[in-house]
Amino acid sequence: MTTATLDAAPAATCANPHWEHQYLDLMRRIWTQGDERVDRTGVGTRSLFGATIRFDLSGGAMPLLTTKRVYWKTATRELLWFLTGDTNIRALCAQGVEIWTDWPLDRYRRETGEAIERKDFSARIVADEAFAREWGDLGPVYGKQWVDWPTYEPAGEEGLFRRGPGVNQIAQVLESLKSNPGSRRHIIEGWNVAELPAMALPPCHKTYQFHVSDGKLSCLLYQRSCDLGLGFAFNMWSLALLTRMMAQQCNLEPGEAVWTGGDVHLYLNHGSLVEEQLSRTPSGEARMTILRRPESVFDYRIEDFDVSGYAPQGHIAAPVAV
Ligand SMILES: Nc1nc(=O)c2c([nH]1)NC[C@@H]1CN(c3ccc(C(=O)N[C@@H](CCC(=O)O)C(=O)O)cc3)CN21
Ligand SMILES: O=c1ccn([C@H]2C[C@H](O)[C@@H](COP(=O)(O)O)O2)c(=O)[nH]1
Repeated sequence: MTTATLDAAPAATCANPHWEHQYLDLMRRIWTQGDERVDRTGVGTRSLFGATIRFDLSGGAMPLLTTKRVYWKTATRELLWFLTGDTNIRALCAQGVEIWTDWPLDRYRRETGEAIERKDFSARIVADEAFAREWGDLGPVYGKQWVDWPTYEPAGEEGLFRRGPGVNQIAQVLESLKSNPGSRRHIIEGWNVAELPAMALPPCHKTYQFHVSDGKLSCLLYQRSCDLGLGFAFNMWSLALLTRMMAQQCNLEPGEAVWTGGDVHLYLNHGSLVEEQLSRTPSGEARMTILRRPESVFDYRIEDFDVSGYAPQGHIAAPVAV
């Protein structure tokens, strides 16, 4: 192959397309060519297997969709909640974040037969600690696995075990990024096989791998299952946010956020969102400044993040499949 061939830009790409075209192209491809199937929720999806979206984080840029308004503070509160290790929705509901409420609510309705409204359920979770303990926990989901992955050690007699100290994967990866940046083992894993049955939902954004090159920190997320109409916007934001926080904590510049999806799908009841979003043109670029450098990765607060230049088109509501 000649140098000229290697240097040639791929056909049909303009010099510097907006990153969001990767998302819109994927959305169009799934909606027009995806395999239509019945899914766990009964809603039905069109689905495609295997996709990648890349985003350059340099200069403070953040992957916030502009073809609909994305509530990045909600997604940020969720990420900060994961980092506390909490798995009870109470702290989220207390901040007005209801993105996880439907799963405990569904269990409550099934087990009690009570036709309680979501807002009343959420209010009770906040007001009543004992109620929250009984009904608000999602099981050992992301937060638990990230900062307190359970271990067991032999206890005396053969066959008996006791709990060992939990593994804080976030702290361990930060340590390995600092002490051994070239490692290929900077991984945060949510897929704890033994504990899957106890989780309200098995993790979707299950594996984060970090990579240091040329003083920059990149992160690749493998998401086994992606609701492209709703979840993706949050998952892509949180991937970038976590990368920025980790980079700040180990004095590296942010590199790239690489998102990979396994089963990437659109729910059949998201047709009007898909049509509306595909009719819009991406514009502008959100940037984020982290206003302070907290002592540790576990000390960030919502006020630490300032987003500028975000002028999205209107929010598009869509139902969530439970
Ligand atoms: N079907 C499905 N899609 C998901 O994206 C998803 C799940 N289930 N289950 C677990 C979590 C919960 N997540 C959710 C749930 C709801 C929204 C949602 O309703 N988003 C709206 C409003 C956000 C807000 O209230 O601030 C949106 O327009 O983005 C987003 C992510 C992501 N996950
Ligand atoms: O962060 C998340 C969490 C969940 N999702 C979506 C992906 C699927 O539509 C459902 C999960 O259902 P499974 O049957 O367990 O795959 O939630 C997401 O996109 N992002």
